[in-house]
Amino acid sequence: MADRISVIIPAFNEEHRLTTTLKAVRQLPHVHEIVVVDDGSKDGTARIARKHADQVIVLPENRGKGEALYTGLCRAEGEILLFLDADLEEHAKLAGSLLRPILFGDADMTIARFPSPRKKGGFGLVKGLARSGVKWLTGTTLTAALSGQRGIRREVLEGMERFPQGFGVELGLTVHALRSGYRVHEIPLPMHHRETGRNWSGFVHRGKQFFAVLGTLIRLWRQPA
Ligand SMILES: O=c1ccn([C@@H]2O[C@H](COP(=O)(O)OP(=O)(O)O)[C@@H](O)[C@H]2O)c(=O)[nH]1
Ligand SMILES: O=C(O)[C@@H](COP(=O)(O)O)O[C@H]1O[C@H](CO)[C@@H](O)[C@H](O)[C@H]1O
Repeated sequence: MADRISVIIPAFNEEHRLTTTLKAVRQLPHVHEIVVVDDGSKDGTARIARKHADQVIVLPENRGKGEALYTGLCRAEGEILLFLDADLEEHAKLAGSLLRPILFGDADMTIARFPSPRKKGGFGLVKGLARSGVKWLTGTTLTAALSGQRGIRREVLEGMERFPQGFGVELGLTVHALRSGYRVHEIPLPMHHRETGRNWSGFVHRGKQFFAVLGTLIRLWRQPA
């Protein structure tokens, strides 16, 4: 039997973008199911997800991206997982390129590398920290160490002692996969997502990411492979 593909989308207050994202995901070939995890949203995210997804899990409160993905992973049936953010809108239809290397047996984890952001955001601190962390912990150079758009063979995640939390999730998954000897490929894709600007909410968002990434790095450093 061919491997089944489960798309898992964590969503926190995403009512404005989720419909377009889910319609684009529906256009991907060979998808077995679309699983949306509503991470304690206060808006109409769950209602929209129920209209367009195959499984919708609603968390009673906001638990962070890592926990949302882990919840989806526990409920998804597929042997191949496609993690996508809810804010990709029509760009989600490009995600088939993340699946092909896995389906053809060339990679165990694929990571989408986006082009440069369209507007000025942060100063590259969070991305830089994640990249240096991956290099330091695994010796591998990656550009898009934080990107949330990933194809993953389920077996890669099965040996994890603890699923990484919050916005440290991508870093944790990447380091685990590389330390375990899995093949991780970056795929350049002309995708864009909602970009945070050089304003207060943008700095708060990136500040949260910075501390999540730093916390994950410290935990991974203390817990060598
Ligand atoms: O507490 C949270 C924060 C974010 N997200 C989801 O995680 C993805 C990435 O979050 P966001 O777009 O805010 O991060 P960015 O990509 O801008 O760094 C999106 O689908 C969010 O809805 C989530 O499920 N729980
Ligand atoms: O792609 C990235 O490196 C960062 C920041 O992207 P932008 O500077 O906002 O385009 O965004 C991600 O980081 C999060 C983790 O901190 C992930 O959860 C998101 O999926 C991802 O888009």
